[in-house]
Amino acid sequence: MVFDIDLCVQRGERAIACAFRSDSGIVALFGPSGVGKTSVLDMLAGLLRPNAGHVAIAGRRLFDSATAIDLPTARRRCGYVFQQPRLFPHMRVRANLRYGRPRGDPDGGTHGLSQQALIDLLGIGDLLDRWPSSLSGGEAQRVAIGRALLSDPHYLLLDEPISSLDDARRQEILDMIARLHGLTAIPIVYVSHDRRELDYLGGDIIVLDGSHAGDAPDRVIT
Ligand SMILES: Nc1ncnc2c1ncn2[C@@H]1O[C@H](COP(=O)(O)OP(=O)(O)OP(=O)(O)O)[C@@H](O)[C@H]1O
Repeated sequence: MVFDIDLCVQRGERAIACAFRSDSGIVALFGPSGVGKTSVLDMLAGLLRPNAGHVAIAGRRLFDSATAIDLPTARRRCGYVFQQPRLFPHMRVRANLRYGRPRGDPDGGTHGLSQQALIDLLGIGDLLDRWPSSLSGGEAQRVAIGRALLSDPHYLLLDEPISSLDDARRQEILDMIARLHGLTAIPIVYVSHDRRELDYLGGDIIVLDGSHAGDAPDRVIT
């Protein structure tokens, strides 16, 4: 089982719940704005504490309210890519990529990909000496995905990573994520409110529609 998730949290007026199990290496969270997709990712990352439930990814139990397990974010080894790239503006691309590398392994790769193979896959080899302020939105987002991956995470969370890009750049990044999924076994959770992106990526689609009462799993479309 790659994903075994059952979480709930109260945020202001809204009760957010998400429960699914999946053997797919990539799952997509789909649902309208405000339904709680980012909150679910934040709970998977350990940035938001659920009121109850459990999270196990690739056999690692990261949270379990029944047994008081709650791994802090730093120990979860999670790569998180946000809607905006959030690169460090005072570091060139190369330094951004190396931020978070395991100590003593600056040139290492991730999940069976060498660092160079990952840079080639992302198409960012020509950008290494550039400053983030000089990058286009698509370039910056590819660097952000590279930075997340080079921290050698156990799983990757992608929160609407292409929503701010134009159609051509969107397709480039989707292709790249699909290739990454084909080449590595890293578990990926991809959030979007655009169903076409999710169909393109394949994997299980978890529909969050806000009607989940806490005692039935979310709808899973494979
Ligand atoms: N800090 C907070 N305090 C209170 N309510 C919050 C807080 N953060 C988020 N919410 C509410 O929780 C709900 C879920 O927010 P969340 O950002 O997880 O939704 P989302 O599905 O990711 O939305 P979007 O697609 O617009 O990014 C929303 O109703 C939001 O207003």
